[in-house]
Amino acid sequence: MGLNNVSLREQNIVLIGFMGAGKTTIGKAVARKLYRDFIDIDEEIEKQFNMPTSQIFQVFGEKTFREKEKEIIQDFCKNQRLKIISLGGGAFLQEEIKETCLANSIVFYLSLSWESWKERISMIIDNRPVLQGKNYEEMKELFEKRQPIYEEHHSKVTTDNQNVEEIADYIVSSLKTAWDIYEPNR
Ligand SMILES: Nc1ncnc2c1ncn2[C@@H]1O[C@H](COP(=O)(O)OP(=O)(O)O)[C@@H](O)[C@H]1O
Ligand SMILES: O=C(O)C1=C[C@@H](OP(=O)(O)O)[C@@H](O)[C@H](O)C1
Ligand SMILES: [Mg+2]
Repeated sequence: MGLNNVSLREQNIVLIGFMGAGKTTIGKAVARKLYRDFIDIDEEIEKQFNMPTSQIFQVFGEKTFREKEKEIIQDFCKNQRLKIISLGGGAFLQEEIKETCLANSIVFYLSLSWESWKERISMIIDNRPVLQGKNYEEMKELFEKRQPIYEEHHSKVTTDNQNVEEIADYIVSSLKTAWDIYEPNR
């Protein structure tokens, strides 16, 4: 059963965007501000395999990681409500994930310019297997190639030069506005 008949206020909030855009960090802050549970899909995958993502890629390969990613996202999106869910940056490459998330939840795209993103490379490179072995130009190519897949969303937040609190506050206030407009008096 899908959740498309669930009230807007109870729908899960899903964060999408490129690796390092801040989905995990900002998702946690949004969950705290709304008194909701936070789910990080990478963390759920890691719990199931009992190893970090880089090791899952090494031992089982990316295909297995992607299958588990799809299974877990579909399960949360179809069977849970009131959650704040941060996806991994590659999840929306799978059409079925994209469709399920858009149909059952409110999808926020955290967008970050290449100029800002490249400042984060050193912070994220060690545990992002998809970036490993890539030079600067190849990372830029991947960054640009992936931008269009995030363009299907319900709301876009440009995060350049904003701190975590500011971005989370913006998301919360934008949600509250939507809830009040579309579901007043609840
Ligand atoms: N708005 C922000 N300003 C500065 N650093 C940030 C911001 N959002 C996230 N970060 C940092 O960027 C890195 C990647 O964040 P993370 O939440 O893991 O991104 P994602 O889940 O999208 O890969 C972390 O080191 C985090 O502390
Ligand atoms: O973009 C990707 O293909 C990936 C992004 C990662 O998540 P973050 O976007 O949270 O870094 C994680 O799912 C995995 O390393 C693959
Ligand atoms: Mg993350």
